[in-house]
Amino acid sequence: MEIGRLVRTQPGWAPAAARGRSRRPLALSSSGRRGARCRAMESPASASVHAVSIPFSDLKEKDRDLGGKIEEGLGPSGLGIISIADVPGFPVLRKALLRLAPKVANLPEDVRKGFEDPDSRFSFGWSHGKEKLESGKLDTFKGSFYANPILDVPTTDDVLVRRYPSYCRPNIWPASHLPELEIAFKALGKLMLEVGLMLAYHCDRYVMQQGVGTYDGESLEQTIASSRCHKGRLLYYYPRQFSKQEEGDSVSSWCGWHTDHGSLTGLSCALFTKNSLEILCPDSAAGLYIRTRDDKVVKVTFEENELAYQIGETTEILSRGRLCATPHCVKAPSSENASNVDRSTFAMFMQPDWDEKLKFPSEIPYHQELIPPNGTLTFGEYSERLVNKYYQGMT
Ligand SMILES: O=C(O)CCC(=O)C(=O)O
Ligand SMILES: [Fe+2]
Repeated sequence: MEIGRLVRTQPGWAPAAARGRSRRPLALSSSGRRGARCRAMESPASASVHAVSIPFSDLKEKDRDLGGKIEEGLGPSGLGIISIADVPGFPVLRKALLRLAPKVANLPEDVRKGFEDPDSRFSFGWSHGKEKLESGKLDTFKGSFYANPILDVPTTDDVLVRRYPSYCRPNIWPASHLPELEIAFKALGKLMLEVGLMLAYHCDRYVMQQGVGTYDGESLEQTIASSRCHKGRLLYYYPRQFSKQEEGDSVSSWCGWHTDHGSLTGLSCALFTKNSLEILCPDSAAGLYIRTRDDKVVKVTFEENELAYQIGETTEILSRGRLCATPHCVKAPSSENASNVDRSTFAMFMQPDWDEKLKFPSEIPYHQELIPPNGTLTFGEYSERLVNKYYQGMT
């Protein structure tokens, strides 16, 4: 479970059981054009749009004005996703980790059970069948392995561990069954954080240019840099057998609609395999979809050498809407030859520290009722309120 996965179907970070709420499922639109800026390529079945891309060589230049690209990718009328191309070392680290996803998922059940952590609401180690789908059924379509790639033991303070178990409990690694997982997971997670920090620097510049003024609290870059709460999620989507599955043709058939909850999410391009062989996905309509600001559902693409980033709700709130969170979901392949096709990917949820004081503006688009009159909560308190809000809403 993770709190980024609380609000909609499964925003990236909330109790697994809390991931049952969904936004209204959206019809696939064939008119995904969002103006020339989004380079939309339409097909009768779906609109496919390439993420706005920034070369890594530009991103690392602090003096380079990337405001236009940030706006196009993450601003109020942007596509909602941005990719960073040609990050040194990324393709090798991506493959090294994604190739382990089927291996974790196919460990014997009793072994996988040993890596579960119910006390963190399955926010560390192995998690399968704990989240709810839009339909209300438990999600057995994918399994996840969660860990904090930066800190094995975020704190030794027992009070904190009990208060914020989904952030503060220690990592669990399958050291004797799959020792390479820890190394590959930490390497990719750290790289995604480093590149995420560079992107956050340029996002902060863009927000300041928009006249928000100096931040009341920490900037996005500082927020992420000082956090002990980051969470990596290695995802394995099991092959779908369409004849028996109602959700087979829905655009959210593999992962329901949601918005990530934290600050910034890094995503790798997914790896598909069929009978253990790496393949190009046989169904071009399968993959990551987003709902654009003008309510179109489009398939979004980025390349194997690109690292993609999406804004989380907390950043949307704190930037007063200058950077926007993006509803997204994943469609399973549904063509005849898609049987036995699985999908592995990695998400890195960067989120504020549990101790980070967030000053919420008086008008916010999400969870207004959780914010006290003085507008200030720590991220830990805010997350707790979100979880409670969800559980009180449950029957
Ligand atoms: O599988 C993907 O590409 C996206 C996963 C995702 O959105 C999430 O874990 O929050
Ligand atoms: Fe997500």
